[in-house]
Amino acid sequence: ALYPAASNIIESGDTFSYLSGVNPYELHNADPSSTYHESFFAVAPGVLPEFDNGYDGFDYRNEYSPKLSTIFKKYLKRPSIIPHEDNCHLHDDQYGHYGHQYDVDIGEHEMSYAFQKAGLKIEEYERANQEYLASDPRGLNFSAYVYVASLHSKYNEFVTKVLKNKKCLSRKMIATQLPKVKIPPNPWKKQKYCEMQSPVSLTTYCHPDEPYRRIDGKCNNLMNTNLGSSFHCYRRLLPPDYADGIHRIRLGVDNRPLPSPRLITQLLMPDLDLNDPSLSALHLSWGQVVAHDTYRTIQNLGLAIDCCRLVNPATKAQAASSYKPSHVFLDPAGNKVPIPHPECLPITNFIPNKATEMFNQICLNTVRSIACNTCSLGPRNQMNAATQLLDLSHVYGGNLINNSESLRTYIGGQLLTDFAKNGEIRMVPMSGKHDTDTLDLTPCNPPLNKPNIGCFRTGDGMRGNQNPFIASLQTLIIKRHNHHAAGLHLVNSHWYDEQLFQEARRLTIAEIVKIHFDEYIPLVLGKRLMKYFHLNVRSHGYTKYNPHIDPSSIQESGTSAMRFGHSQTRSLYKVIYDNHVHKTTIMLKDRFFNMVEVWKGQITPIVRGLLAESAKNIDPYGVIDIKDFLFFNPRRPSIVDLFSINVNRGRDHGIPAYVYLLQYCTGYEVHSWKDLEKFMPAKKVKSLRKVYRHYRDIDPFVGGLMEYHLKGSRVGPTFGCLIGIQFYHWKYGDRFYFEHGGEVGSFTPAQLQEIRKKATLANLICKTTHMDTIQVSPFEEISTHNPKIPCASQPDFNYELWRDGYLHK
Ligand code: HEM
Repeated sequence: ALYPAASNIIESGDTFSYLSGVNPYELHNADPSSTYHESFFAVAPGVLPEFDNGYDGFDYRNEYSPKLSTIFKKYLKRPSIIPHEDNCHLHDDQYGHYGHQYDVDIGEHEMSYAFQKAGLKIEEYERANQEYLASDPRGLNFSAYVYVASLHSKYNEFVTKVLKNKKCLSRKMIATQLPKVKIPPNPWKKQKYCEMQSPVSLTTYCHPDEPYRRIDGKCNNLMNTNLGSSFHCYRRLLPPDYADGIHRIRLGVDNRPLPSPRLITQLLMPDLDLNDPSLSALHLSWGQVVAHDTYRTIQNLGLAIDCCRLVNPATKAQAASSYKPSHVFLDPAGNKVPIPHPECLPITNFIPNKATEMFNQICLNTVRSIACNTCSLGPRNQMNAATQLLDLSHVYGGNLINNSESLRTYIGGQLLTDFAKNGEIRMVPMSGKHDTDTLDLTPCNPPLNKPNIGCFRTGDGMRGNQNPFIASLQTLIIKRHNHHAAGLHLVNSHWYDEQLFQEARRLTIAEIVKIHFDEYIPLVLGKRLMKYFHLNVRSHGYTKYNPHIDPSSIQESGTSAMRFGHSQTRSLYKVIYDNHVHKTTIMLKDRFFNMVEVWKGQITPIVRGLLAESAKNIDPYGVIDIKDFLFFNPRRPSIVDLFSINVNRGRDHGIPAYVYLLQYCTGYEVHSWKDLEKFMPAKKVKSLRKVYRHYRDIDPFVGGLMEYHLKGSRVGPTFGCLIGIQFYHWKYGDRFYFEHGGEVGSFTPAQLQEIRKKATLANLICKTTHMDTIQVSPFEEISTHNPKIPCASQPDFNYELWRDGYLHK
C-alpha cells in the first residue's frame, strides 16, 4: 500500500484510520521478557498507515464504518436473553420481525404506546428513588439538575425497552438504528437536558472573536459548540455492549453472569508493590492532574447509596427492618442479591480476606454511573461532569455547577488562597453552601483526634481532597496562576481583574499542558507512539487545530487505559521536611480525604517526598491501600476496592470486552486463548483461563494491564493506542491548545517560544515550593543523566512579551 509520507501530515491533526497497517505476526516473535522488540505500529519507518474516515469524527450513535462493524458484529449480534423481560430472542444477524435491515419502522401508535408505558415505569423508578432517600437521606443533597437529567435518560431507556420487546429489536438494531428514530414531543424532552447530547449548543451563543476558553468548555469548536464541554456525554469509539442492548451489564459469551470483579482482581491482580525505579512518585500523582481535568463521572445520588446494606451482616438487620425494596441483582453465581436501589451494582462472590472479615463484609458497594440524557432512543451513555479538554477545569471550577466564582478574589486576576499556621499558602477551607459538592457526597475525613482539620474548596469539589498529593499539586497550580497574574499586572498595570485572570489562566493552562505533552505522557507512551500520534511538542513553529476532530473524553480510555495510574499507586509515601533529615512516612489508606499535611502547609515536604521515591510499575498488580482500603474512613469503616471498581465500571459503561479493543487498536482478531499469547505472557493467559470462561469475556482493565509493554513504552498495544488516541484528540480537537497557530487565542511566536523554553516541571516546582534543588526531569529518578540543579538557576517568565501590543499577534 502507498502510505502518505509522515511529513505531509505531521502536526496537522488530520484524520487517520487506526485499523490498518498492522502486522500482528511481528508480535509473535516478541521478546517475552515483557517488552516487545517490534512495535506493532512499525508499518514502515517514518510513514503512517493509510488514511480513511473509518474512525475519526465518527459518531457511534449514527454512523458505522464497515471496518468497525467487523469488530462489533461479534458482540452485537449475540441475542439478548433477559429472562422474563424479553418477549423474543433473536439470533445472529436477524433484525427483528418488523424492522427492515437498515431501518426500523415504528408506527405512530406504537410509539405513543411505548411513551405511555414508559411514563408508568418512570413513576415506579422515581418512587424507588424516593423510598431510598426516605431511608437514607444522605442523597438529598445531590444535584437536582443532574438528578432530573438522569430521570430523563431513564425515561428514554424505558421507551427503548418497550419498543425492543414490541418490535423484537436486536441489540445491533438498538445500537445502530434506534438513535436515528425521530421521537415525538413528550414531557421528558426538555431542551435544557437535550443539550447534553447535542453537538451544537441550543442555548449558548459563541463569539468567534473571544480569545479565552469558557469555564464550561463550550464554544471551543465553533461549528459544534458543545464539543468538549462539561455535563455532556462521553464519546465512544465502539458501540456499547449491554446484555439487553440498553443498559444491563454485559454477560459472558455463554449468557451467564461474568465472574465477580473482586474475584478476578484477587486471583489475577495480586497485591504486589513492585517499583519502577526509573520513575518518581510524582509521575503517578501527576496522572491524577490529567485524569481529574478531563473525566468526572458521577454516580447516582453522588455515591450516597449503600448497595450492600441489605446483605452485609453488620447492616442487614437494621436496614431490613426499615426498608424492603423489590430490586434484586443477579450475582456472578446466579444468586439473587437484594439491593436497595435500582442503580446498584454491588460486588459479591469473592474470597473473604482479612480485610473483608475484619468488617464482616460479603458485599462491596458500587453504584452505577449517572446516565447522560440523550433525548433519543438507544443504549445508555454516561455523563462527564468535567470539561473534556485539558483546561485545568478541576482547578478553575468547570467541573462543578457555578463554582468558578467562589474560587476567585476578583482583584488583580488572583485565585483565592489562604495561609496555614506556618505562613505557607494553601487552598481555602470549605465552608458554606458554595463549597458543597453536590455531585460527590463523599464526606471529608479529618483525623479522629483533630476533627477541625477539614477539606478545601477546589475547582473539583470533594475530589480535589481525595488525597494529599493531588491536593498539593492543585495548590501548586493555583500558586502558579497567581504568580502569572502578578507578573502580567506588573507589565500591564491598566489591565482589570478579568483580563489578568484570563491571561494568567491561559498561560497557566499552556504551562501545565506543555508539561503533560513534553514530560508526562512520553514516559508512558515512549518515543514511537509519541511520534505516531503527533504528540511531541515542537521546537518551533505552530501546530494546526482541526475543527473536525472531537476533543471529547473517550469512554474506552477513561474506564480502562487511562486508569493505568492505579497500578502505579504506592502504599507508603514519605514527607520530607525542610532540613532533609526529618521525615515521616504516611500510608495512603490513612489519607483519603484527610488533609492534615496540606492543612498545616506542608506542601513542599509532600512534593519533596514524591520526588525522592519511585512510582510503582505499570503492571497488573496493585497495593492494598486502594484494593482493600480505598476511601477508608474510621468513622464508617468498610472495604472499597478500586481495582474491582475499575472492572465493574467498564461493565457499567457497556465497554466491550478486551479482545474487541485489542482488535480496534491492532486489527488483530483473537480466535483462541492461544492467540492471546501474542500479546501477553503465556502464564498470564493461563491464569486468565482459570477465572474467565471465554477469552471474549476478559475485561479491558484486566487484559490491558497484562499485555507486554511495547518497546520503549510502559504500556502495551491496547492501552498505548487508547491513550494515544485520547491525547491526539485532546490536542488537535482543542482550538485553544497552546501550540496552535492562526486562532484568535493563539500565542505570539515569541510568547510560544517562551512557554516552550520555560514551562518545565522543574521550573514550576522551583517557583511554587521551597525546594533548593531539583532533578532536571522531576518525573524521573536522579541519575548522571538526570542530575539535580539549583532552583535558583530556574528562569522567570519574561512577562514583557505579554505587554499590551504583543497580545494575540
Ligand atoms: C492515589 C491515587 C489514586 C486514587 C486513590 C484514585 C482513585 C480513583 C477513584 C476512586 C476513581 C473512581 C472509580 C470509579 O468509581 O469508577 C478513579 C477514577 C479514575 N482514575 Fe484514579 N485514582 C488514583 C490515581 C490515578 C492516576 C495516577 C490516574 C492516571 C494516571 C488515574 C486515573 C483515573 C481515571 C482516568 C479515572 C476515571 C475518572 C472518571 O471517570 O471520573 N487515577 N480513581
